[in-house]
Amino acid sequence: MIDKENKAKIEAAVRTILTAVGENPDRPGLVETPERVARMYAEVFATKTAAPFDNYKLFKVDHPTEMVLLKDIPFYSMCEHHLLPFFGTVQVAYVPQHQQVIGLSKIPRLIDYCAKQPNVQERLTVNIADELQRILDPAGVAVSISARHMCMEMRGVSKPGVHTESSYYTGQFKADRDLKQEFLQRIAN
Ligand SMILES: Nc1nc2c(ncn2[C@@H]2O[C@H](COP(=O)(O)OP(=O)(O)OP(=O)(O)O)[C@@H](O)[C@H]2O)c(=O)[nH]1
Ligand SMILES: [Zn+2]
Repeated sequence: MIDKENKAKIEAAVRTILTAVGENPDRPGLVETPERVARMYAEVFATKTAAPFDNYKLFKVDHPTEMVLLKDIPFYSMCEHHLLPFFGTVQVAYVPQHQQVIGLSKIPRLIDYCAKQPNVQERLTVNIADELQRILDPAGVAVSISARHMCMEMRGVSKPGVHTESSYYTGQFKADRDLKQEFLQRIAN
């Protein structure tokens, strides 16, 4: 939650930007914009002011499977260099140990938690893996992200449609080439 005082600061900053780019912040179409942008930032940067998300349901299972894989989880984040969106999909796999698995919905929740702050894609990739490793202590985690960066598409180098791919592996995924290969094969299909 961004408190009232900080919302007012965002509103004042947005008014300043609008004026600086030659707009009239008091014209009807813009008069509510600073307040809207403050609410929008409170949403997309929620993690910076929220308590750490820790409602991760862990379950004991008698015979855990090998790899658990969640494919094509959508995410949206903001690049920390331009404050423009980058977005795409995340592939997350882990190999259970201690006969322990995590509530499935908690993985997209964990991704959202990691995404809702100014980011670079590589750090987001590592953060998701490290958080899952910390919470669940699995035998290994694999995270792969494919994303489009608006700062490369709508401005600057102006290259629409480029997909940036990043990945990070821990534990068995790092040590066992066959396991990593299986992950790569399964996310390719
Ligand atoms: N590695 C990485 N770079 C990113 C990410 N998001 C944006 N960038 C890059 O951050 C760099 C910032 O470069 P600067 O030269 O400081 O900024 P700039 O003048 O706006 O650069 P251009 O985008 O090339 O116009 C650019 O190359 C962006 O493409 C990301 O998630 N990961
Ligand atoms: Zn950027």
